[in-house]
Amino acid sequence: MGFLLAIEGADGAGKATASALVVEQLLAAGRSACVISFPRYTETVGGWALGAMLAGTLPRPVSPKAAATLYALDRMESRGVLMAALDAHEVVVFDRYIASNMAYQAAQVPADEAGAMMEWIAALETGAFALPAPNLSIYLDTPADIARGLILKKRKRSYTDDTFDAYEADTGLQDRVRANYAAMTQGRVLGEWLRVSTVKNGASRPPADIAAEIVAAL
Ligand SMILES: Nc1ncnc2c1ncn2[C@@H]1O[C@H](COP(=O)(O)OP(=O)(O)OP(=O)(O)O)[C@@H](O)[C@H]1O
Ligand SMILES: Cc1cn([C@H]2C[C@H](O)[C@@H](COP(=O)(O)O)O2)c(=O)[nH]c1=O
Repeated sequence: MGFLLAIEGADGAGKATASALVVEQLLAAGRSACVISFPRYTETVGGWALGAMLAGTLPRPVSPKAAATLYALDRMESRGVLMAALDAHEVVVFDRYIASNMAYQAAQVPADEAGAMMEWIAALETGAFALPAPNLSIYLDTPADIARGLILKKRKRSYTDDTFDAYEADTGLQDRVRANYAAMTQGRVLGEWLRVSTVKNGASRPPADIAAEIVAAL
């Protein structure tokens, strides 16, 4: 079974870019690796519903638990693809995984309910849906102003033409998500974590340097 590496962080942190470069550097070193990105907007029923929710063409689910269930459904529908990738490769890089659900949905309940929300999601995904826990999670720590600039650079998405989707537009949510990731990293939630800062002297680090730091940690 391959090594499950989850790349996590707030919107615009640089996860897709880092994930692709980690795989590129592993392949160049003769190791087998691939990326799976969640949500899988065009591959699963859950992913399609989430794209519509983030684009604002479906109402936001009535509760964070309902949203969490859709994100978990997307991964449960993808379980076969995910397990086949782990069987076929030495390293499988997940561009977002279970911790995204915990960070974002716990950011949408009162602070004293956040811990219980995280535990509920972890039990749903790793328990009821039998999804494997990551071997290592990376928290890409990108300051809010820089991440916002990077979101503006993103290519057109499959699910929306808007510059910011519903979660990206909510700056308070993004701040609470960052705080949740910092706490999960500190508390080793779902296993081991490494915090990787994506900025140096106030500017974005070169993407290849960020990826090299992650590869060195494997
Ligand atoms: N270190 C970096 N330096 C400069 N540009 C970057 C860096 N990392 C990412 N970018 C650019 O920023 C944009 C957003 O990056 P990316 O798609 O990797 O973010 P993301 O965290 O996956 O976003 P989201 O989760 O919101 O979809 C892209 O245009 C990418 O090329
Ligand atoms: C996988 C996953 C994602 N989210 C949130 C995080 C983002 O704001 C959106 C979409 O992700 P993308 O990387 O911008 O495509 O959904 C979440 O709340 N729970 C999850 O499991």
